Amino acid sequence: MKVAKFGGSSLSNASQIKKVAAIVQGDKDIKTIVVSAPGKRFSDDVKVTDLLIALYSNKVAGIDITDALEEIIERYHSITKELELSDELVVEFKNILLDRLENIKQHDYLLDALKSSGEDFNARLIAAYFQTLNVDAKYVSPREAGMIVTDTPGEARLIPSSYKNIEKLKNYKEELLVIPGFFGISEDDNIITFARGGSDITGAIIARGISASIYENFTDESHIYAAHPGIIDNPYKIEEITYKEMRELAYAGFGIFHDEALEPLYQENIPVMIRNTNEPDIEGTKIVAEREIDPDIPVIGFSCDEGFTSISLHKYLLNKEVGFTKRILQILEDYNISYEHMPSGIDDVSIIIRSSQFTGNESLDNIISDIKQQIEPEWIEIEKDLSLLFIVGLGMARQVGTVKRVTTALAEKNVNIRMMNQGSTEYSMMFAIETKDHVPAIEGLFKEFFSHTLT
Ligand SMILES: Nc1ncnc2c1ncn2[C@@H]1O[C@H](COP(=O)(O)OP(=O)(O)O)[C@@H](O)[C@H]1O
Ligand SMILES: N[C@@H](CC(=O)OP(=O)(O)O)C(=O)O
Repeated sequence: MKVAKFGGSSLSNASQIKKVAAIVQGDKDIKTIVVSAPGKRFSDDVKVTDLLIALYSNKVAGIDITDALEEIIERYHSITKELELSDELVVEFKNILLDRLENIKQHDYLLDALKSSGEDFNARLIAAYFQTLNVDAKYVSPREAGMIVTDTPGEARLIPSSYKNIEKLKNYKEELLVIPGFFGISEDDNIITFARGGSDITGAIIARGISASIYENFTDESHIYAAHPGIIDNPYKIEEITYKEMRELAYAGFGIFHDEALEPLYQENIPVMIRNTNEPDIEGTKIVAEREIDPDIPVIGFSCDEGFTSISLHKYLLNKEVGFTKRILQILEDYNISYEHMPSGIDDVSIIIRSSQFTGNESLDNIISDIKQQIEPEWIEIEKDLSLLFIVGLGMARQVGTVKRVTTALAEKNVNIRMMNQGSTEYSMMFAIETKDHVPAIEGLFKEFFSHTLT
């Protein structure tokens, strides 16, 4: 029994939805599908999720919402028209949006309820389309599926007891279940979305809940590549990658699969296939618990994510100060800020934080002044515009010379390494670099580690 998730790029218009229907009808093992909201139809297009966010912004700013609402309804209408579905569907969608806009008073709950509508409407529409193809399809809402999540808008986490509810989906007699991705329901009955890209998370949760034999994630690429295809033309195609390697790469920019989606799958050892809706005959990349390592390919991929700030401080005899780290972390906690990494030396420590957590400059300035007051460092330095570069591969473990190859490749591209970190497992290295060096760093590394694979 498979669970298949179709991303926004696979459902952006009626002709994409027809391809999805052909894939599902051609594979009798697919009994449950999880769907995203319509994505971009062309490169400058806007995803429906972003249109819904714009609708929310207009509403809270007191700007007239007529055009923003019509644009969303028109996206669905163009799909229902081409699929020859009833106009009543879009009338219902509009009424749901108007009802939410009118009745949900708290801003963060309104934003999540609107965002969730993108996948919710698409699931209703797709179930209706399958019925016209004589497939006994049923739309199942996350509420009906029992997907209970934390009451944390935009950052839902599944309450683990939900798996007992989700398991009951196995008892449904319909040929096909169609479930909207991206959101669950909190115990207080609010609609709460996962982080952006979170339909992958729903798919993974459903796959685990019904003990699927495989989770197929359909997108617009046939493989996971060793480097972002926007930077390297025709990069090396990964055939198999482990959950651990993918976790590291997805954390830092391999947007093809959400890092939070790996956890439910690896717990139950459910393999993931990354597949392309536009090239369904290609098998794609498999994410698994273990793989064979090719000694010629010690590194499986490089990813780099922008938007980090570091706070570095120096104090003589720092290593002797009991409770030092605790005090810094307490200051961050006071501002509700989480940190990503904390590379350190004998007398200095750096704290790397996602810059998006600072609201304006205010909280950063306040944090710095608290650190100066409470920790009394000899100097403190703030660096904005940092990127984190990850070099990942199980083949690096116990291999002499990989760091030399990495640092030489970066030096040849004139990339200054600001900080570095390697875990004891040796399958992942992290370097903090300046954001301007993101592209040259990936180019240099790709040349060093993969040029022998290009024929
Ligand atoms: N290493 C990588 N290999 C393949 N695709 C990648 C990689 N890193 C980022 N991507 C991007 O991920 C995109 C697919 O993810 P996403 O836009 O979320 O798709 P969907 O809308 O189908 O969920 C691809 O179009 C590609 O640009
Ligand atoms: N539609 C949501 C969730 C999602 O997973 O979308 P996609 O499958 O297009 O990445 C978003 O844009 O964040």
